[in-house]
Amino acid sequence: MAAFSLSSPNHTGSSIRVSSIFSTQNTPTLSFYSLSKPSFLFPSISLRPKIAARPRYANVIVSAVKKLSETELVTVPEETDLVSGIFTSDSGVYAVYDNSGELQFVGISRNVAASVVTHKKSVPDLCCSVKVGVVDDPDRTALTQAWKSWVEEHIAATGKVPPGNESGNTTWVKKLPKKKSDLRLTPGRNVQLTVPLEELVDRLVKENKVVAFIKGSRSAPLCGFSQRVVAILESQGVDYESLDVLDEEYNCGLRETLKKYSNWPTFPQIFVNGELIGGCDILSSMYEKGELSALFKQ
Ligand SMILES: N[C@@H](CCC(=O)N[C@@H](CS)C(=O)NCC(=O)O)C(=O)O
Ligand code: FES
Repeated sequence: MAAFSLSSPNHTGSSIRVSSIFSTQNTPTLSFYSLSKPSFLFPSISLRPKIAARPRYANVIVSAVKKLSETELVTVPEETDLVSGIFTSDSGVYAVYDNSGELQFVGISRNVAASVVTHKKSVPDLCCSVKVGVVDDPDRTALTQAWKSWVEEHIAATGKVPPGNESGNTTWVKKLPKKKSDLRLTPGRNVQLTVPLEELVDRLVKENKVVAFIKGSRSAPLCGFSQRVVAILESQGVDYESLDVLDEEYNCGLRETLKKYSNWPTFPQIFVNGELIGGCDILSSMYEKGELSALFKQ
């Protein structure tokens, strides 16, 4: 009897722990697993917009969760800006192969393309090609099942756990850095301001490279459009400031002031170098075309 211990957290911090795999006759099966710390790129499924403002699939990957061995292996481009045009930004299971075709890691993600970008940046030589299984109705159980079936299939075929899924391996799964706090425009609604709110907004967007005005906080956006924008900014690893336009205590009046300041009627609003770039649709489109890293380098 062989015994393995492995874990499969995805890079965003959600973690599936498989405490033991027991095998009789070299065919290990997962005997126990549990989910811990469910922190996906999209923090809550229910908050996603009902009508997605992005294509369901990018160019190449359109697969249900087939067997790992039957899933197409797709090369990861060296230029990470191109990844979002090749891999889906939907939820699913993915398997990462190194440059000699060895399976290194099986993960799950709420945004497969963003996870592939993260891996390509952190371990470029180990992340050369990827198989993706899109999970429809991706609740945690469905994602876990998909992950488990791929890991089990690999273990059954090779007798080995993918190295990145071995317990204690930290190559593939980084602990999420603590999220920055949102900024507040004022010290509180009862404090008399000495400068007009519009001037505070002007200073804020000019003194900070990237500013996102959103509904809700960056750790818990209260609207699908804001949630999408936060997810995109996080996936780019860009340092940005965020303000909650619904916070009537510390950002009282911001919602209406900003509409006039930017001449833009909706939220989210993203400013780069003091200029309004646009809202969710524009940022999503730039993300899908791979235009964001150039924008943030300016
Ligand atoms: N197409 C817009 C979608 C954003 C949107 O429609 N926002 C609405 C609902 S959250 C909004 O901010 N309405 C004005 C308001 O709530 O003050 C975009 O690309 O950002
Ligand atoms: S769509 Fe309702 S708050 Fe954004």
